[in-house]
Amino acid sequence: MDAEASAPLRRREMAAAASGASRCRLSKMGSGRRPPPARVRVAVRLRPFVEGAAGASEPPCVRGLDSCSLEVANWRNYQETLKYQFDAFYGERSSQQDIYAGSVQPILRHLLEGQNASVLAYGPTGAGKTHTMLGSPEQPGVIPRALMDLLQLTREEGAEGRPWDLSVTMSYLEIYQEKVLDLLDPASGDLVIREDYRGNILIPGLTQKPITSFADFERHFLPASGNRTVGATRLNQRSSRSHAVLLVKVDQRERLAPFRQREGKLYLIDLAGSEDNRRTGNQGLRLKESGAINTSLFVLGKVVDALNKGLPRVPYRDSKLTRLLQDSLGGSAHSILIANIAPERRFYLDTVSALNFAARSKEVINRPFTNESLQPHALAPVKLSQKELLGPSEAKKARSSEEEEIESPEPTAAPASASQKLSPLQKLSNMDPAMLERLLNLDQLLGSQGCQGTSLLSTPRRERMELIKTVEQKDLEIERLKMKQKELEAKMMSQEALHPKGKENCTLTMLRPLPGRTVTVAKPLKKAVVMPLQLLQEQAASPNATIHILKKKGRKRKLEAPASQPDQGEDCWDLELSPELLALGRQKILDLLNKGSARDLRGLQRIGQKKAQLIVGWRELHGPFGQVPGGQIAAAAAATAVVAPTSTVSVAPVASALEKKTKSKGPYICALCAKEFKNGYNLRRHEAIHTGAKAGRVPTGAMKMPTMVPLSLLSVPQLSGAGGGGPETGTGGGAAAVAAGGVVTTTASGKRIRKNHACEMCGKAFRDVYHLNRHKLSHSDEKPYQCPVCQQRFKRKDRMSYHVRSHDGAVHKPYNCSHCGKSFSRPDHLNSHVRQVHSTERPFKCEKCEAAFATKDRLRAHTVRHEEKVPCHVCGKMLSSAYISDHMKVHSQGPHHVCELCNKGFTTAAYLRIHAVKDHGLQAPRADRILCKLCSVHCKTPAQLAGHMQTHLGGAAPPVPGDAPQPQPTC
Ligand SMILES: Nc1ncnc2c1ncn2[C@@H]1O[C@H](COP(=O)(O)OP(=O)(O)OP(=O)(O)O)[C@@H](O)[C@H]1O
Repeated sequence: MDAEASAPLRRREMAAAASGASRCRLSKMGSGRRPPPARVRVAVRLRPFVEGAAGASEPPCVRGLDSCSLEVANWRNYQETLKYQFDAFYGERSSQQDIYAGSVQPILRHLLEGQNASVLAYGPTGAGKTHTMLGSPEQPGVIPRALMDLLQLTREEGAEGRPWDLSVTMSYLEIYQEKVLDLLDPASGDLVIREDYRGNILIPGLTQKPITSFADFERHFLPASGNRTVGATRLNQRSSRSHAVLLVKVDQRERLAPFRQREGKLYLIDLAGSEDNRRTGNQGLRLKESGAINTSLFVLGKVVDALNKGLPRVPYRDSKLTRLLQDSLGGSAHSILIANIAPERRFYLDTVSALNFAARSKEVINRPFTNESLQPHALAPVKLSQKELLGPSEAKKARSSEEEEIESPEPTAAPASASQKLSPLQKLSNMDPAMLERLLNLDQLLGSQGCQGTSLLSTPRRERMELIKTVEQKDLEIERLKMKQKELEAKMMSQEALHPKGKENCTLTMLRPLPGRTVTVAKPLKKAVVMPLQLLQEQAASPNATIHILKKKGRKRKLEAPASQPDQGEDCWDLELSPELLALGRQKILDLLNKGSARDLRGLQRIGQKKAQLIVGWRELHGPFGQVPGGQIAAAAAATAVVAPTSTVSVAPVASALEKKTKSKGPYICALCAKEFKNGYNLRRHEAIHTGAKAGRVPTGAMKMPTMVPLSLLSVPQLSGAGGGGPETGTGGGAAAVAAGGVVTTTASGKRIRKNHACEMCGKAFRDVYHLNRHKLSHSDEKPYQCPVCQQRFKRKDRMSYHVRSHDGAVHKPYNCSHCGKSFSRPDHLNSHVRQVHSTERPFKCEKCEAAFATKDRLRAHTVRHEEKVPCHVCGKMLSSAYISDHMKVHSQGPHHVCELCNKGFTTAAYLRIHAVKDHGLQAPRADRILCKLCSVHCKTPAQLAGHMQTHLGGAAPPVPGDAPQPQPTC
């Protein structure tokens, strides 16, 4: 093999690069720095003409310009060519070695740095992806070459006397019809893909085979490749029906202190090719497979687009393939995409589409980082045994047929006790080493605390993660408390220096326990440690001030003479402050309410981010607060003072103050939809619509504060340019206007309505959620309401009810068309009928082209044409998204509507009609069976016709003469 020939020099280069790995930075987690970016590198490989294949005698549609660029003819304009530039271009004559050495080999060194790398072969079916990745015995591809080099490298780097001990494992899987199947253990069924807390993608249960030599690799890989699903199509006799992923992991353990460990993963991916089923002739299972392949490749395209556009959501989870590639695209791997293309003209469109995808992919930025951590101390001298590295089903097999397993790369040096201790790790073979380290430490900690029965490592993974999370949270909390305590102590010291007496009083007051109330006294004391110091400052300012602790039920207890009071009452405490203190408190609160930033306001008890923003918003709208009402002062003061957060009065101050202010100044406005109400009760009743709670049962404590919210604070989708109309325009509206504060419209009766709900699709504004939701139906095909008589479906319930009444003859149709005599129940229906049928008036104009329409509905149907087209996931045909469901009938039902003249089939009656007009010159042929013979009304289905007939049977208006059935052209 030629890869072997070039070995020594190349290996030296790679080893030198790899030895630099020992100086490489610590892992991303440890360093806290953002890893440097690495663009996805893209190489294009042009396959030669395949002998005997169709089109082999024609000139190629692609031409290489140099080692990085190529051109293809522009099918729109044959005078032009489309030029593309990539990181590398390999022409028809390039060998497997050229591609491997030029594009793949350079990234292998990153594996020894503990980084991830991936190689993806992409392209249309039959373009040579499998040839590039796998090759043949005579021309081995990327996979065998990479493995051979990697194993050689790890042997050299892991040799005795070198600082690192290296081991290599391999896994092999395929994604077939959205199922992840283990090719090394085909019996294991569909596997799940998970993500660890660092964003690494894992497949629990996936078999990992340790390999130490190329012979090892072949022994596992060749039979597993036989398990991959392939099938014949018109374009490729051995077409891959699945995406195949070979995962090679390189684990490194430092032999000496500090016993670091690294893990580098190499993904070698042979994607299935995108297929145009009009050309592959796929049917049945092949068509289904093809659908799955095209869908996942379509999602792959969306992922690349989202990454390029920097969208907040990248749809990795929309397919198994992209979920698995999350590491490689926009993730942590050094990635190479090899786009394979074919020279034949019949592949032209596929070629252009593959080149476009490749061009977009080279913009994607990854951030590879070194997966390095310290070895858990218990693991330091131990190497995981083979069985521990295997997946669950493999481990089982290994136990039963020990002799079949190859020997461990190195004999396990673990002492008996250590291996016993590690036995639960068999289940943790897929766990991140850092996580494993934490678990071991935790386990040890629990052991040292006497929790012998706690076998943390054998608890399910989710519980372990939760435990770790809880411990981390507790750590953080303890840290925070410590900081606060230090802060408090420092402040007390400074107070003591200024007012030694006051301090004495204060400390006494704060710290003296209440007799017989050890439990309740502990609460204020505890809170005194963590709360702000305003109270201490107030007391220092007025040393004679007395503080009373009141029991919730009015019992009063002076801290100065606690012994005189018997112990009664509940756990709930309140404060009573002296008038000076109250005045100071009042001023303080007022200042804070009027001048404080949202952040300052959050210093108040139980005022969070949201409430603080609401207060600031209120202030912006209505100016500063005049005063804090007297009744709330004690509580308001208490809000800034040392008060139990559980106290029922400590929150109320600001809320109540605001409530009073709101009452005096203006109406109550719902914070969610900005609807105005006369009083709080009505507002709360209304809020129940949003929350789903029953109005009468809302507990006082949980009541929402009536708020005067600046509308910009409301979460309204921001759309640009949609809608139209300004805030005061009266009609239309638009998301931008909504986001800027809502649209105010005036009704015919002069009533002003504020519309704060923007439709995400078109930006139109609505006054409440109900109307918005009703409107949203116009953007979907969903028709949730069905007529019980004729099964006709409707988007709106009122329309359906109205329709049902028409079956009873209960619908009055007073509006008659003067041209044809047809009756309508509503004048707008009549108008639209006249415009459509009898006039040339076209008032509804398309903004994007010259087209004009008689009705809004027609215009809406037309605008679909201007929408971005998406490919059908079965045949790849580009269609407007609105037509996809119609189009899918081609694949699911086949042509149901057959032309009687030429026997050609169509999926919809509309297409048949178009065909009849275009090809046979007939006018609007419709199936007679769904035409009412009495009034010539067309029904969509026979069931609808049956329902419609009841209109006549039920004594509805007799048919108008003009409506007499016309002879219909048939087709
Ligand atoms: N560079 C090449 N040199 C010679 N023959 C090639 C080359 N590339 C591909 N071929 C041949 O073209 C045919 C199709 O190639 P291959 O099966 O690799 O396509 P593919 O892209 O993997 O198709 P699919 O997506 O359907 O699996 C094979 O017979 C293969 O040997």
